[in-house]
Amino acid sequence: MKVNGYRADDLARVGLITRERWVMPLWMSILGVCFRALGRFLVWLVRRGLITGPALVLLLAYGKWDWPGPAALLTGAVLFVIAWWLAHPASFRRVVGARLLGQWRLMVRYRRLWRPAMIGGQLAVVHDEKQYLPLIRRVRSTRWADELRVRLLYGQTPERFALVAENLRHVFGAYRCTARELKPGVVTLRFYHRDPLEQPLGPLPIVDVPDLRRVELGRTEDAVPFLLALLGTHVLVAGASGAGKGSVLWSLIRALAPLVAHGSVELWVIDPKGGMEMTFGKPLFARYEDTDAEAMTELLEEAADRMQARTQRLKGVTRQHTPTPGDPLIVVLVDELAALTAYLSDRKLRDRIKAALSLLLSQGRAPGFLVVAAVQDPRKDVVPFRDLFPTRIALRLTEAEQVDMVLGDGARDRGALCDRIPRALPGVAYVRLDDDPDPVRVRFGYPDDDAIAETCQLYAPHFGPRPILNDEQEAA
Ligand SMILES: Nc1ncnc2c1ncn2[C@@H]1O[C@H](COP(=O)(O)OP(=O)(O)OP(=O)(O)O)[C@@H](O)[C@H]1O
Repeated sequence: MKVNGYRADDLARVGLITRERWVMPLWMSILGVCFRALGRFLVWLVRRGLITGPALVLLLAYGKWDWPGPAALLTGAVLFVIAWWLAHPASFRRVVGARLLGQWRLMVRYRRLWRPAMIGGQLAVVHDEKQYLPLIRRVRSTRWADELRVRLLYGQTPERFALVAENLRHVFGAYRCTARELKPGVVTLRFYHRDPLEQPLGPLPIVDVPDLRRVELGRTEDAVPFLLALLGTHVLVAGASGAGKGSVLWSLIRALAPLVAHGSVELWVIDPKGGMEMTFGKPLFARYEDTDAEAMTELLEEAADRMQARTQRLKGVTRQHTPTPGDPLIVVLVDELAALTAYLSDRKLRDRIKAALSLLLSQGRAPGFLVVAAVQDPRKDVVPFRDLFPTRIALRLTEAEQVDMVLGDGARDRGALCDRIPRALPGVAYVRLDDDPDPVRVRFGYPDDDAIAETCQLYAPHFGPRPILNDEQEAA
């Protein structure tokens, strides 16, 4: 035998060091193969613990008590399952239903098409002539969607999956697919097969004692209530004409109505479009302006002054204001912000408005001043301080570029397709909350005129809009 042109016997002479080859005996190779197969079988058993665990228990019971053993166990288990289902259907669906349905969908849908889907999406890796596929670790399903937990191959990122989410949804026949990182090396793919947001919601029921950290405004794509935290934030609502901005604002006003009646929330409302939208709610509003630009400016400046006075009062006492009837959360609500920041012809008023809004947005969160603003056109020259809104809601938008303007960089790549929301689905939006980069798809409740009139009747403070006092007057 020759190595690099030398005879093997001469290698030591030319300075190459060789090792003696050790040949593994056949019995040891066979033992190794057996151990590996056994290990794989055990892993397979553990992964299917939902089936193999109970089967093992039944087998043990049979060994100990013969047939009566497993029969008694099965009867007990069936009774337990029925009782659980009847007593706590939600937890039953989450713990048992989602797993069983997930296993079923894995078998009939995902296993079959996983390889072609990964190859088509260029997510399969070939190394040393061997093909590797990202591994499905588990599947949980509801009647609306399937959630797949997938182990990434080395070198892959969740963004790679997000980029081909559109390809994947076509393979698996879903109307939408999202990919998000669960933890390093693991991505969650969600395939939505039925859309719970297709049907309009109508006005949501009003909670007697609303929690400002969890205000219900609509439903999410997973058919659960959409809850928004209103303490310590500002909310920007963007959408084309007819996209449903009004339904977001009215859902919010209705949800806050009991606190308005209680006095722990005050609504200061500006409708620069002449009052077509917000006039109906006047009895609920502590301050309201819709035509006079000077008066709208003064309202905003007054809010900024009160905010600064409250900041001085709370300085060193607390870091987050707690709303009470004497010291309410002040919600400054502006329908069509662009009318104040861009379309107003009087430049001086525009500058005063921008100054007051900048103050409220940059300093108002901690002392309990919340700005909620709606806008049709989210461009920076129209809404110069859009980055100061931690909570952004994007309804249907006219152009794809507007999505990232409203929801932040990369939001569209992460699945917020606001420009593709059909006109037939007003009130459908993508929401980005400050602590989560992944947008949530929701539909807001739609309070019609009757619901708004009823809200005013039930919750308007009896004393009418309160005079605005400065902090010293209020203390007195
Ligand atoms: N959440 C919703 N669910 C069902 N239908 C809705 C919803 N929101 C709005 N709509 C329907 O869409 C219509 C337009 O909605 P809305 O007036 O709120 O849009 P907008 O974005 O405020 O438009 P504009 O900027 O022109 O005022 C409503 O009259 C209503 O019929």
